[in-house]
This record gives sequence, structure tokens and C-alpha cells, in this order.
Amino acid sequence: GVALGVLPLPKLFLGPGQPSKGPDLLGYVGIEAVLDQMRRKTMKAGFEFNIMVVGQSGLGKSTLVNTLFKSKVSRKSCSPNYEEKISKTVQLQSVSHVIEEKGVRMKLTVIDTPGFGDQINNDRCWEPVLKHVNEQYEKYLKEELRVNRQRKIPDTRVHCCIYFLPASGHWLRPIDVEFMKRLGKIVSIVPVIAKADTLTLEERTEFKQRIRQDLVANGIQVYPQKENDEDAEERLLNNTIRESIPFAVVGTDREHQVNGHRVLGRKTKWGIVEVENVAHCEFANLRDLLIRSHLEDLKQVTHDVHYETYRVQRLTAGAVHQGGPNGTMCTHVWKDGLKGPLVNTPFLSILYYESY
Ligand SMILES: Nc1nc2c(ncn2[C@@H]2O[C@H](COP(=O)(O)OP(=O)(O)OP(=O)(O)O)[C@@H](O)[C@H]2O)c(=O)[nH]1
Repeated sequence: GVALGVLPLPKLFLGPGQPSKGPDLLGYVGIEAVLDQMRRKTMKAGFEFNIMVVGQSGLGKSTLVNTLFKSKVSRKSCSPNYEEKISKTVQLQSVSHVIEEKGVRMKLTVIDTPGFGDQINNDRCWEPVLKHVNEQYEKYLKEELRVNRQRKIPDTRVHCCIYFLPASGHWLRPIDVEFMKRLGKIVSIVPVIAKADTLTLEERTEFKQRIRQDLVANGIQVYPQKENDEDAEERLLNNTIRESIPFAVVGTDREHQVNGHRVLGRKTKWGIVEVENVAHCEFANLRDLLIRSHLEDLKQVTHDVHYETYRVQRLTAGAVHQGGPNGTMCTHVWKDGLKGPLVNTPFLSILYYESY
């Protein structure tokens, strides 16, 4: 190389790779220890994860949830006559469990929607589900707006909704479209093809493709949504997920012996379908998405996207009042967060009272 009279650059213009010549006082600060601190705090606090399952009766919802969490949870309440109650409406039930693995505690709540899609007239059967999701946002919002709020607000918001599609091999049904169209706007939906062992591989591939087309044609948003990808790396990873949804899953409560190993599986007329074998079905993909790779992201999207949308709408639709009934003085919280005393009137939308 020929040195072409390059002037020495002032320190400010040094490239990123070039160390500054200033005093570095031996460099290492120890910031990375923050990771250990975060880990310890999280482990101590434990964390909450709320999953909702929606789909007709008999599609294998309980079996799948049990397979996901290795029977550490049950979707069904223990009351003996649970099975006998055939509700005429969709009724939501929550069952919570604390699961602990390697010192990490997780409070897992499974929200069940018995009766969904089981009626002769399934008109508006998405309504109770929609209502439940919004009620949890409202609960959280109220808690956030309290003057004396809890240090850690209990989180009952639905972090993920697994929607079960019957393995019909056809298209999305009107009920699927109606449900996912509405719910996809307020919660992260992960659609799955239930009992995928009843489809041949060709049928499965074709069905999946059709569903993806249908989702796009109907403007249905499912998780993970493109616009929520945080960077190029995440986009790449999420693209592969988007290309392979809905996961065709198989659930089981049985173990079988295959080549001397115990595996979770289902006996079919063609042989044993190994539930956790990606060559057999996509259960493992679903589990990895929900638990191993995207659990934190599901929680984040719930808070930063879905809850945020709810919060903004709620606070801009009308200011939130904190105060007594009509005619009394109350605190008025304006859109921009400013507070001021105000006499409550029936003209202002009153969201809640809090006496203090
Ligand atoms: N072939 C096949 N059968 C399954 C699968 N998962 C569950 N089943 C069977 O389907 C039946 C219903 O399963 P459940 O898990 O009780 O279904 P559910 O959706 O929870 O039903 P409800 O409680 O009525 O809402 C049971 O006999 C299961 O053994 C699957 O992946 N493939």
C-alpha cells in the first residue's frame, strides 16, 4: 500500500473498530451482571402466563393442553359433574396451576370456552370471548389508574388464544372467520389444526395452504403479526413460522414403546404417530412457539400492542373519572394525563368510581 498523505483524523472521527486513545482505566465495568440480577428477580417473582383455548367440543383441547404441559395442568375443573353440564351459552372458566421447573415458577392459567361452536345457532358466539378479553384489559387499566396501586398488578390478560380448527380438509368455516376476524384484533391468536392424525400428509399440506389463503383473504390477523416484528432477525424467524401456520397438531395422554424408547404417541391404523416427532406432526413446533421461543414475546405483544390499543381507545373515548356519583366532586383525568377536580355530570362517560 502507498501512504497517500492521509491526515491523522481527530479522535471524534475514529471508526467503531478503532480504540480511542483516551484513558480507559482498564475497561471492564461489569454491566453484564445485570443479566444475573434480572434472572434472580424473575425467578423469585415467578411469572404468569394465561392461555385460552377455543374450539368445538371434542376437538382435543384438554388433551393438547395436557400434552403441552406434560399433564401438569388440567383444563377441566375437578368438580365431578363438570362433564354433565352442557351449557346453552358459551361460558368461560379459568383453571390456574403453578408449574415449577428447575427453580422457575410459572402460574399458568388455562381459560376454557365450553359451548363454543356447539350450539345449533352459533350466531355471535364470539361475543362472550370478546367480552372476557376486554374485561381483563379493563381490570388491568383500572388497577393501573388507581392512586394507590399495587406494585405488581395481577395479570389476568389473555396472552394467547389457541383456536382449534377441525381437520375437515376444506376451508375456514364462517364461524372460524367470524371469530378470528374479531378476536385477532384484540388478542394473539394461534390457529391449530386439531387431530391432524386424521389427515394424510397431502391433505394436511393442502389444508394448511387453503387456510393461509383464507386468513389473508379475510384480513384475519394471527400471531406473530408482521408489523410487530422488532428487527430483521425476528422477522426472519417469524417468517418461517408464518409460512407454516396453522400447526397441524396431535395430542395424547399415552406413552408407547418405539425402538425401545418411550414416546408420547397415538396409535392409528397406519402405526404410531409420535406426537413430539416433527416428521410426524407439528406439535413440537407449537410447543416451541408457545413455550420455548415466544412466551415472553406473547406477553410483550399483549402488553405493548393489544392492551395499549385498548388503553388508548378507552382513555381517548372519554376521560376517566375517579370520584363519586353524579353531582359530587371527583377527579377528572384528561387524555393527556392531567388531573383536575370536576363535578360529575351524566354527560361525561363515567367509567368507574373510586372513593378516597
Ligand atoms: N385422533 C385423535 N384423537 C384425539 C386427539 N386429541 C384428542 N383426541 C381424542 O378426542 C377425544 C376428545 O378429546 P378432549 O381432549 O376431551 O377434547 P376437548 O376438546 O377437550 O373436548 P371438550 O372437553 O368436550 O371441549 C378423546 O377421546 C381424545 O382421546 C388427536 O390429536 N387425535
